[in-house]
Amino acid sequence: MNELFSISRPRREVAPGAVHVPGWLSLDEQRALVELCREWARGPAPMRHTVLPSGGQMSVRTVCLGWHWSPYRYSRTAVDVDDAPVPPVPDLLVGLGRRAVADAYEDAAAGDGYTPDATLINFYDDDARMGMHQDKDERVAAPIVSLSIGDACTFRFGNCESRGRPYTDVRLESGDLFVFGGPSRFAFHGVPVVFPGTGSAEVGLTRGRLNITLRATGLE
Ligand SMILES: O=C(O)CCC(=O)C(=O)O
Ligand SMILES: [Fe+2]
Repeated sequence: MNELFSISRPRREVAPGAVHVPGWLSLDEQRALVELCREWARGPAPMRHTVLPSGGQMSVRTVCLGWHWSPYRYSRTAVDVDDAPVPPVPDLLVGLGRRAVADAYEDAAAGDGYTPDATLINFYDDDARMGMHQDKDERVAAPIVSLSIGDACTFRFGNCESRGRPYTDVRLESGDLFVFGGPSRFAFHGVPVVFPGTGSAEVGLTRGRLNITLRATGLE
């Protein structure tokens, strides 16, 4: 935990089961994750703009581990990229996910019971956004763990009924953790804006925002 950040930006429950923990990743952890994401982005199954059923493409670029997500299902190979098998979720990320859930909910047992088997790594350049959506292609309701590195963004966290209000806009900065589960697991959420140039080159990213999302799919 980065003490400076935790003093100025306290842990906050944004909605029941939705917790923002500022400055959760150390600088060293952020640097190491940036390096790993660079490797994963190269492929097999390299990072790409996901094409939606409408024919449009997402502005974010994504690479997956464990299970490959394409609209709107999971597969073991990157069916809409090069059909390469998706690398497994490394133990390092499983461990981080467990620690994240334990810290966010201040509940060690909740952390122990968490085994993410899919990771989405999203890269946002200056103009990238993510529209309001639910993460609902999973068969279990285990929490979603989201880590942010690089440029800050507005993370819009809404309700489970619709894309619209009420929602809360949370500024996510480099190193921040956001976990949503329980009554908030199926809340609509999105990233309406990224703030270019707000990240620190110290993490190894000269520009853009990296988001690492861990999920448990319940698939076999
Ligand atoms: O970039 C983020 O913070 C959110 C990513 C997200 O919602 C997703 O990948 O489903
Ligand atoms: Fe999402």
